[in-house]
Amino acid sequence: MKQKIKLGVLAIQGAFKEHIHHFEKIIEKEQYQDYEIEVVEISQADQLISCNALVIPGGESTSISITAERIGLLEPLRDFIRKGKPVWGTCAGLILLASKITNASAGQKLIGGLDIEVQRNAFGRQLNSFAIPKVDFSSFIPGCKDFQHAVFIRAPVVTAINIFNNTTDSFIKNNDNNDKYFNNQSVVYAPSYAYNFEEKKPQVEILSRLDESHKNLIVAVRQGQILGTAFHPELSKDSRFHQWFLEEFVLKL
Ligand SMILES: NC(=O)CC[C@H](N)C(=O)O
Repeated sequence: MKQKIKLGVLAIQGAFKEHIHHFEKIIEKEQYQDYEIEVVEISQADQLISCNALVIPGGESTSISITAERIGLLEPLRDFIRKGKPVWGTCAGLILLASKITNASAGQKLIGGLDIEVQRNAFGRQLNSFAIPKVDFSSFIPGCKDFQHAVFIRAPVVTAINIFNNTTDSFIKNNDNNDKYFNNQSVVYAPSYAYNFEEKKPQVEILSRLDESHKNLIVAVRQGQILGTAFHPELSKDSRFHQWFLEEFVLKL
């Protein structure tokens, strides 16, 4: 009997089709023939309950959260996190998974789950979007030395990690106060039950930073079953990030 896996992609707004496209390509591979993997769009709470894992795409975190709340999906998303199921957020998805954000919009809500602080739109406006042609992710994705491309569109960055670990408030040292990256202080928090539910919660691991010309800013983190990337692997042709998420998070259940 094949093992059934249902992988949901939150389909309220943003680049959900692009994520689905990557996963659909990957699951055709010979090596996954022992599994019956279904990739599904999630836009209602009842569709989420049966999922084994979830991806939250890039897009607009304010619209996604306001719509999710209006259609009764925000609490089910928090429940999904509480159950410890694998979740990956890209760009807007990373913002939604943060415990605290700065440069927030009015009415914006968070799902929470990652004990991190995130600065929205950390590089400025749409015009300041950029792509890095080859990125070395081989420290966590075996053999992936030349991921093409890492796309940053009005991207966030991670400005602090393990922020709710009450003993060490371990801020990452990358901000002098006049810095253009860190100037707007409108702050939103995820509700506390999103991160207090489990005593032995793993620490946040930093997976990837930008180079010195971008102040070594943190752009990928993992905390147990939750993965967050400030860039959009869904907008690149390279499927290795998706394949890694599938293998390392979803199929290891
Ligand atoms: N490309 C993106 O996902 C951008 C995220 C966007 N700046 C937000 O706050 O939601």
